[in-house]
Amino acid sequence: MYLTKEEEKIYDGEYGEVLEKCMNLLVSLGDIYGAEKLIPISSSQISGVSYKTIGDIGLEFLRDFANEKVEVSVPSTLNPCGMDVDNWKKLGFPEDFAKKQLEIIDCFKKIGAEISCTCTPYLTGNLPRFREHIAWAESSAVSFANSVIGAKTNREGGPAALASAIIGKTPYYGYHLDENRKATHIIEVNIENPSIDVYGALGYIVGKTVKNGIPYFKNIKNINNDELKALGAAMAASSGVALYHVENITPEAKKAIDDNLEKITIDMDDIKDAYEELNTCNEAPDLICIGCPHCSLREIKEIAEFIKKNSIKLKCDLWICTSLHMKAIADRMGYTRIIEKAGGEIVKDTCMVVAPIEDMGYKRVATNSGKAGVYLPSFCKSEVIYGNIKDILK
Ligand SMILES: C/C(=C\C(=O)O)CCOP(=O)(O)O
Ligand code: SF4
Repeated sequence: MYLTKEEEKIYDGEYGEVLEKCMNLLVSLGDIYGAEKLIPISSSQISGVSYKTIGDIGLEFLRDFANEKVEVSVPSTLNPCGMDVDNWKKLGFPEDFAKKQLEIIDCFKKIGAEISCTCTPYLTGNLPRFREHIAWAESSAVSFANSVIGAKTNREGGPAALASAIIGKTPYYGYHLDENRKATHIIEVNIENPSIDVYGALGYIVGKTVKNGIPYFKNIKNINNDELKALGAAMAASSGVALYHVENITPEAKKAIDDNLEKITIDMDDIKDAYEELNTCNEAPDLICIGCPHCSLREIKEIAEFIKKNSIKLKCDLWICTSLHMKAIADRMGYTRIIEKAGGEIVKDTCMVVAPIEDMGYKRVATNSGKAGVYLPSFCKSEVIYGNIKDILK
């Protein structure tokens, strides 16, 4: 791979061990994937923040970075961690987990990453522009950035996103190249009354069908950003899909399509099959968990209004996972009060999948997220009740 003189100096360790390690990682990735060079990025989104996923080895690695006083060189935001950074005690997160989790957050703060802790950074200030090169890690955020915004990122791992945040560059391969952004399959969609959970089920099936391909959806109309985020997240969970196009909706759709692509039709029978696969349990949930990816303000508003209109009193715990930013507005709008009065909580900073929910006694989780439906059984050993938020809350 071609390196500039400055990049070579970093690679040779002239600017210290941490930068050398980061450059080595990016060059190795570039060599594996045949990148000709490194390119500058405008932002990074760093995953691997939960103590549940990175453990003591990850914490030790981050301590080294923080002690070396290196800093990120581009705007860099953090993925969710395993708990609400401020409100963990009240929510019942274990003390020993919290201690380690707070130290991880502190390490990231020391290296200058914005400790926003959300998988929807595009709703909270880390908003790339069309065609900008970025290095993002969380798979739903990657999918949204590539597909809905038209920015360009590979599906980075946590260490590569961190290395890119520090160096400010990423290897030029994969989805950074226009020729790799063309559709591989046409998906003709015939579905009725689509909602977040229907799009989650659609994403789940399409992911399983196209695997690492790039689906081009036809016949999807009036889809909103929350539904696009649910669709992309579920596809990224059931497969390696990091980019999709929707006819007349996403910015690169027009240029992404060629003749002779394989055509697949998805109708309501396929969606019903997906619900059956995602549902692993007939019993009542002990936790309702919404916000995978993190809820937008509109999603929180809809839940609060539904709870109020139907005078709902919850029979089990409810976590609505979101960012600090959305929670602050929800507080001001009075949504938080309505949700808390019904017995629920708005939980900031937290990824339900990498939270220690199994250690907190939760066994059966109800969700409207296709992505959570895929991950909860393996990450948290949960049984899953998959469905529409209104049916789940009633
Ligand atoms: C499965 C997760 C993210 C993804 O799909 O990219 C959960 C969060 O992962 P971390 O590596 O702990 O950020
Ligand atoms: S909440 Fe869901 S979308 Fe967000 S980081 Fe966790 S698994 Fe990914």
